[in-house]
Amino acid sequence: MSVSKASVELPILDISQPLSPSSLSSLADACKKWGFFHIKNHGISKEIYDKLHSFSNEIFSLPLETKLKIGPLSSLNTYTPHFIASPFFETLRVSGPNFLASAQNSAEFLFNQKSSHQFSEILQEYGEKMTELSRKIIKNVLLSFGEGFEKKYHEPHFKNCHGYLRINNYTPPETLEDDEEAEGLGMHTDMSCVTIVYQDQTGGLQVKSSEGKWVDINPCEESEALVVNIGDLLQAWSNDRLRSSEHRVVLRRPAINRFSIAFFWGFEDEKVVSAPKELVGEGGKRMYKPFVCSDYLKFRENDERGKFEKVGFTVRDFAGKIINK
Ligand SMILES: O=C(O)CCC(=O)C(=O)O
Ligand SMILES: [Fe+2]
Repeated sequence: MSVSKASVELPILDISQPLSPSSLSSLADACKKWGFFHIKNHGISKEIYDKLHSFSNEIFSLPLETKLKIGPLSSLNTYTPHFIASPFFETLRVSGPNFLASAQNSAEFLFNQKSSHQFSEILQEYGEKMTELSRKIIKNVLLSFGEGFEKKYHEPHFKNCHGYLRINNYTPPETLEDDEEAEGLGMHTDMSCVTIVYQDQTGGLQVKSSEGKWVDINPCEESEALVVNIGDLLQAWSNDRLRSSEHRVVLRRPAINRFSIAFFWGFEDEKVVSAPKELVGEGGKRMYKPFVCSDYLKFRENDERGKFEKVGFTVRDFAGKIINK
């Protein structure tokens, strides 16, 4: 694959404060056009990311046989090795709402007791903060549709949302030429309502524009901003007012490991996803048949490949009324 470099300017929203009307309108524009934006002043310190990064290095450099103790063939199934999502990608899953217990279950196989405890505590704190941030984000997204709208729909529709996170390690092939890229994670949309991503300074996250071009989402160094993107569940719930964009990760020279953490926050399994009437509009068209959240998640699950999600299928393939593929 040869390198094509263009990058997108996304708004960076200060999530520590109520958003001004002009910030809400740039949020709405970004969600419609890209389905991506940045948040700053999110309350997670550089030290936390440094610690998580060093735990990640420690975990992923363990012998494969150790990692496979929590791999797809074990009952825990929190580790996904290389060659499932891509040859260059491996990941560890930590599930909420009890992030401490979930991290601890994996950590017991990976670390000595002391590190194991520290790892789980940091993930507990991180998972809780991400959950809180997701709530703030959805609140602002709903506010961008109008204050009355937020009041009416925030509590009843989003109160049972929950999240999980994935610590990702990308190992590029050493044979990469200067003008070459490898696909670290193939094109996909997220199944969440919102996803919050920390990417290290390596870069490589790309979003597909509505014209079908891949553009880079560069890490913002100075403000340590996090990337937020809209997932399929929110695209369907919003009747396509919000875009769940296709994105991927590419790896370039220098061939160094890339570290990221993605937090996925979405509806409870039994939730029926159906757009509120205000978003369909009078005489407007419903873009999706109402569906049960877990049915969509099952549709995306790939049994043959270690139950990692299928890449390349979206909520339009599942419940869309318009055939566009
Ligand atoms: O690693 C990244 O920057 C993004 C990962 C991602 O898109 C995902 O895990 O769904
Ligand atoms: Fe993603």
